[in-house]
Amino acid sequence: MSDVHVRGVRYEVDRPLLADIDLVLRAGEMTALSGPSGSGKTTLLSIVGGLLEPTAGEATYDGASTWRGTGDPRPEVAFVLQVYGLVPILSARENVSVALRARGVDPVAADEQAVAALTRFHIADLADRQVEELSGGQMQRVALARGLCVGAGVLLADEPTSELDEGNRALVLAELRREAERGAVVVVATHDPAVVDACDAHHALDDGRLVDHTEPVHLPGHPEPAPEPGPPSRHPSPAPEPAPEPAPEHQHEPEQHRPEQHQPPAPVDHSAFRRPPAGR
Ligand SMILES: Nc1ncnc2c1ncn2[C@@H]1O[C@H](COP(=O)(O)OP(=O)(O)OP(=O)(O)O)[C@@H](O)[C@H]1O
Repeated sequence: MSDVHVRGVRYEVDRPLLADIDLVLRAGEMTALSGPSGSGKTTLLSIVGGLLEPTAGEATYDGASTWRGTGDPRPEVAFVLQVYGLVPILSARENVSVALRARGVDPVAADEQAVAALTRFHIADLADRQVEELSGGQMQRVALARGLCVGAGVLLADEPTSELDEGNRALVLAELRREAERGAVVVVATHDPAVVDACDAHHALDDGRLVDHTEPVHLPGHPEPAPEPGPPSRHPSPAPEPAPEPAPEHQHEPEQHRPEQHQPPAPVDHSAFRRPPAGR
């Protein structure tokens, strides 16, 4: 298990987009990266994953820079992109299978593993549907299946729950937790306070800089941290949420980019997604 170290990272295009970024993204943990739109979350994930070369500083994983000089990520890195990056005319299974074949898995095994990955996100029944026929939330889960199926050491997810209803968000958080528990560095860029709350660590960006550097996350069995004086937090406590049982997918009408918003509200215990205390 190796952490990701981000040291002195600055990134400029025609102006500074990131400055003075120093942080450690720990293996075995889920780390939230929050901040307003345009604050630099995607840019930072891209540097951490080796898609962008920082103007100054570096991100390292396992002792080596994540930037390989080409813009291609290292094989240990997997992304779940905000725009999904799926091939619309391929099936859900093929989109996942391609990622496995690219890592040397033979085609038959890749297809089997792809269906298993889709099953993790309760969309195995959509395996043979062309991605362009799927709803936004279904596409997002195909992208998650593709990102999580390869057993990456560093998993970088950009707004992975933006299109999901509450039940599927809970499912995705549980699957991201599984990735952390097998030792991966899991980083989630998000606007969703419930996702932040489910993470072990939290870094907030504002205008390309880290602010409130790391907020403690309340762990089960520990007292709630005292509220900080001053202006209200940008991450208010989440409202009561629905149960984590996602609805099975049996719809057969094509749905185009509709957020999944059809679950009735019910309480969710977010402690289920958190890492259990040591010794458990
Ligand atoms: N290639 C680029 N050239 C110039 N500016 C860019 C480029 N890519 C991103 N930016 C700018 O960098 C800033 C940070 O963008 P970024 O996508 O990292 O923000 P974000 O926090 O991920 O936003 P969102 O929550 O909306 O996804 C924005 O002001 C954006 O306009």
